[in-house]
Amino acid sequence: MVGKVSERVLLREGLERTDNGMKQTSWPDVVPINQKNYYTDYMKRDDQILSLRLQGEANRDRLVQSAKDRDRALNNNANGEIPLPIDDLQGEDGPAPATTYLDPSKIIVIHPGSQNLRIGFASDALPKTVPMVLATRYSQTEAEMYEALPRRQFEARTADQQYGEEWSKKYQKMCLDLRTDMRTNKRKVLPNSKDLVINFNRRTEPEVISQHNDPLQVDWTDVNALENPDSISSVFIGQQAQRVPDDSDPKFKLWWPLQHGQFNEDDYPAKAHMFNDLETLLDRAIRWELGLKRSTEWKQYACVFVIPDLYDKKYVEQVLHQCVEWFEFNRVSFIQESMAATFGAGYTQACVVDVGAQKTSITCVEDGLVLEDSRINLKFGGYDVTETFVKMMLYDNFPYQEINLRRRYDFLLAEELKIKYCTLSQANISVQNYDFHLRAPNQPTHKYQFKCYDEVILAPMGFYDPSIFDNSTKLRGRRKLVDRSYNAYDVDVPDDPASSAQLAILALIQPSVTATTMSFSGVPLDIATPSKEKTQPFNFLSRADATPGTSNAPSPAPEGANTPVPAPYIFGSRDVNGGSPAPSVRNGGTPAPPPANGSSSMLAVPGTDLFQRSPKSLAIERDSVLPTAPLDIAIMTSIQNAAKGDEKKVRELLGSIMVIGGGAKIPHFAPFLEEKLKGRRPDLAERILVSRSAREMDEQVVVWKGASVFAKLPTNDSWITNFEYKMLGSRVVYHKALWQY
Ligand SMILES: Nc1ncnc2c1ncn2[C@@H]1O[C@H](COP(=O)(O)OP(=O)(O)OP(=O)(O)O)[C@@H](O)[C@H]1O
Repeated sequence: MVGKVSERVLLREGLERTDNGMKQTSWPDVVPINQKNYYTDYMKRDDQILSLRLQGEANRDRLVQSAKDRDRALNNNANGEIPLPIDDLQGEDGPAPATTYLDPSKIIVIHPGSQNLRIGFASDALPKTVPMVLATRYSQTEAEMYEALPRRQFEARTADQQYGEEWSKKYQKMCLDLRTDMRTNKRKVLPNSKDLVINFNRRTEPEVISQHNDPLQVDWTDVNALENPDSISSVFIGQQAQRVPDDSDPKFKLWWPLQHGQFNEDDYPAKAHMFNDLETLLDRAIRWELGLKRSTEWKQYACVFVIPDLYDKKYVEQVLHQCVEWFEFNRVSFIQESMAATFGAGYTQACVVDVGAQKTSITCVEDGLVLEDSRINLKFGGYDVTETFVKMMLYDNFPYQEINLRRRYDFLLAEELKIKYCTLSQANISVQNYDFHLRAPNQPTHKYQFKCYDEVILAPMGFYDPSIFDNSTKLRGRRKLVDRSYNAYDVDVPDDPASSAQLAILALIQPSVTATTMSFSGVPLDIATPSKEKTQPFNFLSRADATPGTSNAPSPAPEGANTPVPAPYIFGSRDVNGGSPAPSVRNGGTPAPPPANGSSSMLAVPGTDLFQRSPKSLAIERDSVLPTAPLDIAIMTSIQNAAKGDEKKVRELLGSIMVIGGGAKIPHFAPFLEEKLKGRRPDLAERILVSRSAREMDEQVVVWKGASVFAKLPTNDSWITNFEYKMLGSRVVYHKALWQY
């Protein structure tokens, strides 16, 4: 008898049986292995993983060594000699330290940002802050190469035409809304305040102050002080770079290797150039700021590198490569920003809101671990406030109409004005008369007077209405030089980290994105309900057959409908885009729940084109959406996704919101945010608490401080050694990172 299996084999191979029932071949049938029963422990045991094996061996060696030391000490003592000092002399069953003690003064902690680099030794109380920019010799300056900022039509006759009808309407609406709000809050509002400002500014002429009468002259960088100013390898970094005169001879151009919290692919013509600049910047910072002039010494140092919560894997790999191969640090460890922030502030649980220069990240952290599905990365920050403040002032006839943030001295001036005058306190809004000094290289100082009114509050209020910011070029050049990371085993599946909170934000802007949510591996994952009970694991095919109402999972779209499933845990409504309201958990809508296993889920609606699309095209779609949303909605979304329907956790997280980052240094930032959140959840108003980090600590360095605490932890076993990197390459991060890599 020919078995069923061999019958199938015959049929598959197109072989037919002969009349007498005999096979046409005498080769024995190979019965396939029963997939259910075979077992392998390949790559499942610790001793098969190099980094874990090395760690185990190191621990064993140390135990042996400490036992030897103890014996020696006891022997010596028996002979009446003074015992050797042994730090970790412990009881028989006392835990052995997991790693060797590292001298904090031999650990360099690096936290790069879009605008500032913070760098220092783990033993330092505070880091050195260096603007994250370098100036190199170039044929044109950045002001000559790119259009002026804020973007405007210089030749247009009216202000509305100059700044665009849409933006102008939006700005005027914001002015009216603020006025109404201030009246509601019983604040004095004069009807002609704006006219006062506009008329005064129109008439103002600058006063010229000759150089010898200006005691606060800027110390411009002397490019000829370089050994060889004509060499293209001549470089300035940080403040020195920002103070290279725009009209220097030879000309220099400023380069910012990171923008919006990721590689600045837009400005660079080539990948190698960008990587080189990042390396040069860090190299010079280590030499000049930390005083480690000779690179041969660097081998004795370890490095803790701070990365974003929603990092690009390619970025992490590149940084690791630079640290090991170029700087030759003896070991490297990574920490995510929000985790470092909680270490720095000494919190065990917090919703960390980090408002930087060009990105704002929101992440909930619990017991020192990042809740992955709560991570949100929005592409706006303090820089947008600066630019919008200048734009609003220009609209209101700011007397220095030529201001262009591409020019170095103008950028520094705009930052100064924003830091001095912007506020989020309505109590301080009235017509004010201020002045400023314009100091440009090789020109006399100009003293301007100007009046301002609501611009000082409306610009930072853009955090709650980001469409007022200029978002037009923020995605430009993305993935131009560095492709997304792909799964090592399935080269078509992108595997950069995602989070359901971030996807919810993207879905607010482009609803079809919800349907494109993928897991890291690209495998469809199951979907949990907002409550703790789990539903049936999600399955592509059974999904269409699911009987509506049998689970809390969202019901599938009707056959052929092109309507995507609502995003998981989107807080608030579509009012962000003026569209129809999205379901709100609070309003009792039926939100599509987040995934159960801490990773992102996949929702695809059979019958739609998304059902057939590849993970790659879905990732491309996600990359094409700029993540921006009102800050309060984003925080609520992050917390909802962290809590996964657990109201107790929502309450806890709402009571421990911590704002950090330079962008949050605007006066009254935290109370304003608290009010906004209370408006979103009036039922929990008395539980909501927004705090800054420790009272004495600068919000801009909390993350660095936390990373330096992490560097000193004796139990930190996430160090990647030079040897491991050489053996395993970037795969080693997978075993050494304290988060899902
Ligand atoms: N006192 C202040 N008031 C208002 N804004 C401030 C103040 N000090 C700094 N800033 C703003 O903070 C921003 C820089 O913040 P920070 O150093 O945290 O950014 P970053 O880490 O470089 O950027 P990112 O997080 O976007 O990568 C700038 O926009 C700066 O104008």
